[in-house]
Amino acid sequence: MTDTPQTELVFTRRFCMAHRLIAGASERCAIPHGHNEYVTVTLGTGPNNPHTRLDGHTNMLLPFAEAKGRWHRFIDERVDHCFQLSDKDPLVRWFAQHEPQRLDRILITPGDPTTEMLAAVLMSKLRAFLRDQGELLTVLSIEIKETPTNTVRLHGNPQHYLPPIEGPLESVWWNRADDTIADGI
Ligand SMILES: Nc1nc2c(c(=O)[nH]1)N=C([C@H](O)[C@H](O)COP(=O)(O)OP(=O)(O)OP(=O)(O)O)CN2
Repeated sequence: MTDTPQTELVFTRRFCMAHRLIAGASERCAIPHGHNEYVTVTLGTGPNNPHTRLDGHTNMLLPFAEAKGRWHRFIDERVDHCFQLSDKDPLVRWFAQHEPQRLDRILITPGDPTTEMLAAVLMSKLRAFLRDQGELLTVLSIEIKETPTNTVRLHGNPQHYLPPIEGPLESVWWNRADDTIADGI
């Protein structure tokens, strides 16, 4: 146990989603189905945060609204009510051909959109946002509660957990500080 104080800011957001898993690990999940999920992120002091001590005036690491605003906007406007599909799922082509106007509601992952995968890509996206905002905060962990009985928690650098990518880091949506949830469709 260290004596050095370590503040953590913990934010939770709820979102509704649908997905299906087609790789064969869970056959009943190959039928599209949905969950009301909760994403909880734990943020710590980033490398550029000068506030290691409460100043006796504002006494804030950062206003909550500033710390969570961009992240919760992304969850509300891009992740909430989206359909999560594997990049190998033929439904991606179906949407491109038949309902192209809804393609921006399809979140695409490398392989099946499991809760482990969603945790890793969302953590990576949040790291990109925080880097873009000057690294006053850093992500310590992410937790996705898929159902009342199943939760996935991820710590550390999601790059070491995600499948390797070909090309530059920013060629995939989860490494870019923008509102994308898919690439190349
Ligand atoms: N390692 C993982 N296994 C499974 C995932 C996952 O994301 N990671 N996802 C699913 C399905 O999405 C499924 O909807 C939830 O799983 P399951 O536990 O089978 O669902 P139940 O709500 O019926 O579980 P109870 O035990 O009745 O609470 C499957 N596996």
